Amino acid sequence: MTAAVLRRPPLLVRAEGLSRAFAARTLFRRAAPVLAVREVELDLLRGEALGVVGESGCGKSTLGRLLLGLLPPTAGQVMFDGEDLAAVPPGRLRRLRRRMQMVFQDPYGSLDPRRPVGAQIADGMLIHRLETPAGAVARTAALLRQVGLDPRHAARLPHEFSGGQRQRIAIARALATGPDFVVADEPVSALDVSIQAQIVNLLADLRSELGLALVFISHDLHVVKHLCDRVMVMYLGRVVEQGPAASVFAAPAHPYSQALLAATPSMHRRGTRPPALMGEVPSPAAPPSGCGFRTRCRWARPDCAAEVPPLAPHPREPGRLVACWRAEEVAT
Ligand SMILES: Nc1ncnc2c1ncn2[C@@H]1O[C@H](COP(=O)(O)OP(=O)(O)OP(=O)(O)O)[C@@H](O)[C@H]1O
Repeated sequence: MTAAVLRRPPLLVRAEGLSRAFAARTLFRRAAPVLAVREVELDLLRGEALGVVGESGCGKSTLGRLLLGLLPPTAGQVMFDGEDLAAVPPGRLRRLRRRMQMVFQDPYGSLDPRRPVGAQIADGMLIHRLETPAGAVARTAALLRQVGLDPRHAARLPHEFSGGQRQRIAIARALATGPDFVVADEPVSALDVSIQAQIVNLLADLRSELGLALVFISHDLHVVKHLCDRVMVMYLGRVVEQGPAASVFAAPAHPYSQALLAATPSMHRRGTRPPALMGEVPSPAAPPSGCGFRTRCRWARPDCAAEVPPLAPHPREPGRLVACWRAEEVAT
């Protein structure tokens, strides 16, 4: 093997101690803030696909928006290609924004219903002065082709397309500025099951063709396993497990990851099914002390309430991280 093959791709996105709280209010008084994302550390390499999984409300979307600089953190920072998103001057931030894009769950909601789709795809190229108007028309046609649509339909309005076609348009729009980092937030969960695989395959193809770094937020563990190199499991705003997707899904180490997999019947090996999740997720405004998962964990002991377990190396597999005081026993 040559040295070039062995070289690790460079780092593109780094999050350090990334946290975000939201002020919460009841009708008449302030309530405790919602701790949506807590002390997340993350490295994303160029061209790498990272899946972010966890139950609804665990902070996946907030993390995605923080990574793109669409939401300011309450603590910690995001470095994009070596630059702190919170510290760069506005002009520089605009230029960096061109390289980071988001694909949302609901393509209909994210497209303007009254404007031709071609014009919406071309917007980013024109705003960032990447193309002349004539160049933008040609590049829009090329992008439509690249996402599997007929470029002659550029003048149509969003409602003239199916849900899957609209998500292809949203992807073309995200690619229009030539990004190297894309956050896809549940991009297939609003689509018919029969269409989902087509969109996932399109994202996989585009990712390898264009060398995109991808953060793929999803409830669907199958899709993450198929598409992502690495997976990060979140619970109540914290990362509880992280590692190569193949090994995490083959043998999840955190009791929460094990329970998530157990809730996806076709993803655990026969005879190895651990019990599914017990009870409700606690409120992110009043998370349990110590390990956030302890109130639902069959391995929990009284001392799990004392301190938050650090995200530490897996007892046996280097390259994997798990945040559990009893990781040694759970992993056996
Ligand atoms: N703008 C906001 N104001 C107040 N609370 C918010 C805001 N955005 C998110 N939250 C809260 O932060 C927590 C994390 O929400 P987030 O949407 O990031 O989770 P999620 O894992 O993406 O959930 P889902 O899968 O349902 O989209 C939730 O408790 C949510 O109610």
